[in-house]
Amino acid sequence: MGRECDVVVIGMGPGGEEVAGRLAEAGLDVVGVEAELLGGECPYWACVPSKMIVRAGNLLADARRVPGMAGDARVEPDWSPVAARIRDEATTDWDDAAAVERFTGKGGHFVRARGRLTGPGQVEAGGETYTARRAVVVATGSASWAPPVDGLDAVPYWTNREAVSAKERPESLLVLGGGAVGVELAQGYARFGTRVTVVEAADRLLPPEEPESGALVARVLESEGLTVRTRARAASVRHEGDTFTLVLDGGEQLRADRLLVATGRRPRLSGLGLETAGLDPEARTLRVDGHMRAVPEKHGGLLGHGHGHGRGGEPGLWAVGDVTGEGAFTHMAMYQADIAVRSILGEDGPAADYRAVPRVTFTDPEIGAVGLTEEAAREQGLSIRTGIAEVPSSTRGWIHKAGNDGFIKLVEDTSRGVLVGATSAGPEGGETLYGLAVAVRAAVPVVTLRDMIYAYPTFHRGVLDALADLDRPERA
Ligand SMILES: Cc1cc2nc3c(=O)[nH]c(=O)nc-3n(C[C@H](O)[C@H](O)[C@H](O)COP(=O)(O)OP(=O)(O)OC[C@H]3O[C@@H](n4cnc5c(N)ncnc54)[C@H](O)[C@@H]3O)c2cc1C
Ligand SMILES: NC(=O)c1ccc[n+]([C@@H]2O[C@H](COP(=O)([O-])OP(=O)(O)OC[C@H]3O[C@@H](n4cnc5c(N)ncnc54)[C@H](O)[C@@H]3O)[C@@H](O)[C@H]2O)c1
Repeated sequence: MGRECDVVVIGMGPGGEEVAGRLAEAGLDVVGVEAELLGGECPYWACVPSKMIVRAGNLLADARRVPGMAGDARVEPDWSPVAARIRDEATTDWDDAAAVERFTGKGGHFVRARGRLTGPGQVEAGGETYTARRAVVVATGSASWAPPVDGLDAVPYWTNREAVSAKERPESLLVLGGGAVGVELAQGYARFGTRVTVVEAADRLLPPEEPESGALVARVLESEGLTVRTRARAASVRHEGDTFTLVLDGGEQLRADRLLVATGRRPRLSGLGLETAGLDPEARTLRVDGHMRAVPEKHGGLLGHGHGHGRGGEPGLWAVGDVTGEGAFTHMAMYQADIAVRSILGEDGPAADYRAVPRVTFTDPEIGAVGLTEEAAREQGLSIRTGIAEVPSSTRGWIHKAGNDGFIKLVEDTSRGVLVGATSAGPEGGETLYGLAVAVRAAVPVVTLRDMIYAYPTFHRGVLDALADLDRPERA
């Protein structure tokens, strides 16, 4: 039988930590199992350190914008304060003692080990079997994924982990993958003086976002001296001496001191024993219902036991965060964690609603987006029209001048007269997004959005111009 408890949480990243901490605070006997650091990818190797790099790079960029606007400034970039800040302030040298104390202070029991399901409600970790009376929560997150490029396995390439913990910046860097990880880190390193080339297989950067977003980021990166190669596929890689050589499909060779592979992430599900809970062990994501309860990939009775309601009956299985495949964002893991906590405690509450998922890529300009892109809305068969306004044409954008690239794009479902998607790219694009996220989530009528008063001269006042652009005859 092993040790009995109410809940076992496997994986203590942002999602698992939130679920485990909240349930412990609610008085449940919670065991939190974590193989590496309590807090997961986000604080130690992802969101937080990468945004410290972005913040430092933005300071340098602003200093370079001083001439012609505010006098003169000499900029001497130095990577060492960035590395020190990540080591000392963000990660305490990759030590999670404070996070462990926070969790145990709430009454949780922490186990540092790799956990695996061994049956309904049963988790084996560190040689002990834990039996949950109420729930097991899988929150094992995702790991960086590398494509099958000849030679890649044999070379010491960087993932996000090495890129955010580097003590020194390389002279040159090849970035494979032009998604969020790739472009944020590419711009960050380049602003410190690293010669950066981004290689993206798709026809544009940030492929899931609006084409205007990828085009804008490419234009800005190129204007800052980076090389951007789209529709470029890596065929092979080698590492000789201190140099990486990436050979593209057409035979072209690119060389650099370091290679960052940023080609996406995959949920950490292998070896988790999903089959012992009636789930498909080969599934790429762990599918959940609106209350974060695991549901089987295949129909036909595979489910069996192990998915009870978690109160009074058999223990249930829940999942939150990157493993669910609903969007690899910390805010998604936290949102799902909140729903799972309510569900496990048997409290009423709305089911998950993914119509207005916000995304922010923290390049400069920031690319904020919510809901559907124009293409996704058309694919859903919606009758739509779009409106665009350029940031430099707005009063605030014109005043801002240096570094004012950006636009606001709205996607309206004309049958309902509401926005189903929006992009706000520009200075503070991620902050401007907030009002648009409310509009999409609450289905605020476009006529109401037009009837509002927008403070002058803000960046978000550009929304008014984009709303007016919805009516342009050629867009109707
Ligand atoms: C470079 C980078 C920058 C990012 N920036 C942002 C950003 O700005 N904003 C944003 O919203 N998102 C960002 N993300 C995404 C964000 O980091 C993830 O969405 C988030 O960390 C997911 O949380 P999670 O709890 O699902 O999983 P994770 O953070 O991956 O944590 C899962 C934990 O489970 C543990 N684990 C795995 N298997 C087991 C096992 N069998 N037993 C025990 N423990 C196990 C792992 O060790 C890990 O600690 C970024 C990602 C990267 C790579
Ligand atoms: N600011 C944020 O919120 C933030 C920042 C970073 C990461 N994240 C999250 O982390 C996840 C992972 O980010 P990511 O950027 O690693 O993945 P991604 O899937 O967003 O982008 C990977 C890119 O690599 C390209 N690619 C794939 N194989 C390739 C190949 N062989 N050659 C060249 N290009 C190739 C893809 O076309 C894609 O554009 C994202 O889904 C995102 O949700 C969020």
